[in-house]
Amino acid sequence: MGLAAMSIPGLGQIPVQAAVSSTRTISLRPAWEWRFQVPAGGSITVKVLSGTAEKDGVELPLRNSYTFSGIKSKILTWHGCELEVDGRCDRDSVAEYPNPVANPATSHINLHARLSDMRVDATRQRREGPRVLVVGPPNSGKTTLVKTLTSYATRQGYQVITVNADPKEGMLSLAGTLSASVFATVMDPEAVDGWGSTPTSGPSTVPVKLPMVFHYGRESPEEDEDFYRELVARLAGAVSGRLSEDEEVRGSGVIVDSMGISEGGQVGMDLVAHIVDEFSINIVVVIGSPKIHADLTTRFASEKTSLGEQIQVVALDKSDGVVERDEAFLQHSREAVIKEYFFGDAKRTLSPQIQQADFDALTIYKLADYSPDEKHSLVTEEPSSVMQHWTFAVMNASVRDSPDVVRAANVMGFVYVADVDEDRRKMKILAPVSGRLGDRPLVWGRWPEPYINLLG
Ligand SMILES: Nc1ncnc2c1ncn2[C@@H]1O[C@H](COP(=O)(O)OP(=O)(O)OP(=O)(O)O)[C@@H](O)[C@H]1O
Repeated sequence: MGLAAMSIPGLGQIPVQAAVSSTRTISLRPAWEWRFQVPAGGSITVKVLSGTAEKDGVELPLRNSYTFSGIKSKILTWHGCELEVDGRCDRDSVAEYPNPVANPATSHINLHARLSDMRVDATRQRREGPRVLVVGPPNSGKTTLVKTLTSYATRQGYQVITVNADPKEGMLSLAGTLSASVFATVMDPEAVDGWGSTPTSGPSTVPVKLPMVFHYGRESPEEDEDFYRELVARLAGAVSGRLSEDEEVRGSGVIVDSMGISEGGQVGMDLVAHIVDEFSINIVVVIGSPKIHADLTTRFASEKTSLGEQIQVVALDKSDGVVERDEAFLQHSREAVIKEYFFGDAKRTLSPQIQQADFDALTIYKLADYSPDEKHSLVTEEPSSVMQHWTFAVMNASVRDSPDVVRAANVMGFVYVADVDEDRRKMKILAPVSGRLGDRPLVWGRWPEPYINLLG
């Protein structure tokens, strides 16, 4: 229900909350979707009354109540359904299609079916299942497709490794990182990042996925191409180790989400080629760009993966449901992920620890300024009040390791700088668990800048 407008002489239009209940029922025919946007401050609850429904591939069982906040998304049905929605959306609409094929989501199902066949063969022959990379321009629905394919695989009992190679948005981790995780159980449709809880500690209703995380500390891969390439290689190494040690994972394969690239952009294309190379990608899915599809088809025509397979380049249409998310919205989403990391959510409350640390007890590095001509890595940083409200990565390295080793190490977790007292040379630091902060090097990234006081 929207806001009703009431006119009072002399006072102009005054919005009043509609007095009637805001609960409503939405009926969807097969392959229709309900598209909705809920602002960061608001929330809605959704229940499936009958039929089947899914959110980014995750099935929503009948009569379960799901709460969504700060979200732009859709609920899709393959067999038709009735939804009960309670609460106010910024915007919502039903996308009707004359037949299922008219919805681009049908091509997601078809792609999944192909991947499934490949997994069956691979599992039988104990080889690697498909390694899929999803690329396309910004805002084309890449992450949505990766979530959907991951979820469909999980629903069939496969254990795929899903990789996020787009630092702009975290997967089971904070923004500015690259990560990979085996998805063996259902994803949490209510999770603030749409994947699941960012693992810290504590009990959880949906099993927590334990990702392998690397800290890039910038928004775009192009800002420090060499470092990005290095981390992609490290991530690929970790993934390949997992594939070789676990037969089920090996047969299920890998799905990689990537950053938005522009048509004709050389650096973006080269970075895509690097990801293809490192992860031995044999299926590149291009959403919403015939030009990128044509360019990549040419580029990979004569190349083979490290396993000697051809690299197939597949084109998919972009759904007209994909929406832009402005900077304020994305900021809110990042903030929600950081909050959830330290404090948990409605289903699982966490108790982070505040610790006082002496400046001298901490080893803090900052990502050096990027310069293409110089060797650049980490520089030691003396604690100062400029660090207030930043989140630092706690590296799985020793304080005696060289800066090059530290910055390419995987991330153990994150801490938050609550307060800096320069006079007393002390820092108040929020950590998800207790433990000595001085034992590990901390890395201060360049992005995302802090804009909230977590304890305020
Ligand atoms: N069919 C749809 N109906 C409504 N919303 C959708 C639909 N498909 C995707 N969205 C929403 O559109 C937004 C952008 O989609 P998505 O994140 O998948 O794009 P992307 O290409 O990965 O973006 P980026 O380039 O920023 O990484 C998300 O909020 C997503 O939930």
